[in-house]
Amino acid sequence: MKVLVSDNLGEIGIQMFQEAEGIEVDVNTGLPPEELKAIISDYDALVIRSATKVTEDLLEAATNLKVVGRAGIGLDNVDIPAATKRGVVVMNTPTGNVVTTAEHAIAMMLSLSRNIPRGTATLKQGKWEKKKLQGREIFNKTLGVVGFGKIGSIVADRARGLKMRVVIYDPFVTPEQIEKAGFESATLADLYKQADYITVHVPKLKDTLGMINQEAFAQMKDGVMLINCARGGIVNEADLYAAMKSGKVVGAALDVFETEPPENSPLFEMDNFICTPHLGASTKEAQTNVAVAVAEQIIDYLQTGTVVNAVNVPSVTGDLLEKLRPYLTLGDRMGCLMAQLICGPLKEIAIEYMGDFKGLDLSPVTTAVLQGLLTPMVKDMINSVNAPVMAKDRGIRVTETASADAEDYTNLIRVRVVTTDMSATLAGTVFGKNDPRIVKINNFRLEMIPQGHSAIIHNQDKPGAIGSIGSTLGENKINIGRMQVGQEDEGDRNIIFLRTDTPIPEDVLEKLRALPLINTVIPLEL
Ligand SMILES: NC(=O)c1ccc[n+]([C@@H]2O[C@H](COP(=O)([O-])OP(=O)(O)OC[C@H]3O[C@@H](n4cnc5c(N)ncnc54)[C@H](O)[C@@H]3O)[C@@H](O)[C@H]2O)c1
Ligand SMILES: O=C(O)[C@H](O)COP(=O)(O)O
Repeated sequence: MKVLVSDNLGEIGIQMFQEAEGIEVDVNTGLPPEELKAIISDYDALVIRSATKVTEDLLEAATNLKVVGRAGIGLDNVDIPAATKRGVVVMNTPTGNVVTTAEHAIAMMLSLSRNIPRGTATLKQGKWEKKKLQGREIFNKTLGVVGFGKIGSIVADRARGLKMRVVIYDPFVTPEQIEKAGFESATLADLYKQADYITVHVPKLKDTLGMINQEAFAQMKDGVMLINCARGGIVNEADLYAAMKSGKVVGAALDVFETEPPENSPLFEMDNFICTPHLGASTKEAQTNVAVAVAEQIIDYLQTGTVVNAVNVPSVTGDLLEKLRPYLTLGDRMGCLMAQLICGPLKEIAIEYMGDFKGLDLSPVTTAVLQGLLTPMVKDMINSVNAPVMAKDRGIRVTETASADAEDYTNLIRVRVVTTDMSATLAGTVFGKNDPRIVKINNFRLEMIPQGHSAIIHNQDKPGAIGSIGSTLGENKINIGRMQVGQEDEGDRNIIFLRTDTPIPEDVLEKLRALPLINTVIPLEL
């Protein structure tokens, strides 16, 4: 497996890749997009920070890519839908740099309040601007925190330690949660009205892009100071410039910009504007944390399939994977068997989890069923990441339900598929700890190990039918490992399940189909 590190990564992460069994790592940072595109097909994994742009165009060329690992949080430089479509797992390291970034926001607030950057610059120019650079205390001032996630909540906590009053706006966190954490919850309008300092800690989304704009500034207190250590574009830079010019905003600190690096920003002319070149996460500690985390996650994924912190597929940690593995195998085999039993374009797939699954998150099992079912249609284009998207793209309705009753079993997975021509149902369970079994095909009860060569035969329930099958296979040196016979609910038809030691060749299948009492023969390979 080959890993490409295309942005600066803490040395420890590179060492971890070098020491990992079966993994080779190349470090090639700062490549122009065309050069990256030319080499990307050699790699199974790509490690990035915020500089590399993982576009649809790059992903198209990345024919072997299995995983993109972001050493950090923000993924706005990755086209996640395009990665999902191509079956590429996208992971980030959501916690490694949150303290560092929160500290940067606090540092910005104090630097703004006490004119530290300007004091440094003017003193170095030989000026002693003591009077001009009088600052203000943050003690007893109100800090408005927009976004009460991982970073916003740490900023709020640190500000509390600095004896500030903290008001929070986050439409996705209940006022009760905010109050339980010891802060005041506010509407955005109230936060704007009350805050002496405003700091934003929201992701860059459709709703947050440009949210701090002319209209927002108009609602703010005169003399407010603004900090953005989240993402460029959340603050409209032209509107900020105007608000600073008018005196509404008396200080602003940006770590992130609409375009990075920013070119000839008018904000640079303002004495009360301070900035850093996207340094929020740049401490030794944070870079060690995210490098270790991304290396661990990618190595684990490439070596064992364990998925942690992926944004486009459910996390399946090693522990959970162990518990889920027999169900994942069963789901995949049920999908694969179903694909061989049906005909006509798929319309609906209903998966029912019946009985006790000990609280396991079964969504990866649903994905495994889809993967098994769709593989014959799309071959190796499909994997556990893009299977749900592929089903959706094909207009297939997928439903998942749970019920308490598992008939005679502890638990049972039932898959019902409707095509334009027919419908079929399978049920499966896990015997003991690790033995997947198909226990029902439509109404036919059986006990089938979903592996190897087998066949389903429909025949007329008359003497001689079973004997004729046995002798035809025997004459052609095909050994029957297991045979189960059942009666269909209606009519005089039998259904026979056969397991054979070797595949049944096409000419023998034809001989079986030609037998007088045989209706259909469906060979199955699992
Ligand atoms: N400057 C840096 O170097 C740096 C470093 C790390 C993270 N970041 C950025 O910081 C931001 C926050 O990161 P995090 O880890 O705390 O994210 P998070 O997902 O833990 O928290 C984001 C919070 O924003 C809230 N939110 C979403 N839409 C909102 C809206 N319209 N108004 C108010 N709140 C809203 C969410 O409910 C959530 O609680 C992200 O943009 C991330 O990319 C920047
Ligand atoms: O989202 C993040 O983690 C930060 O913006 C850090 O970005 P960086 O890794 O490019 O410093």
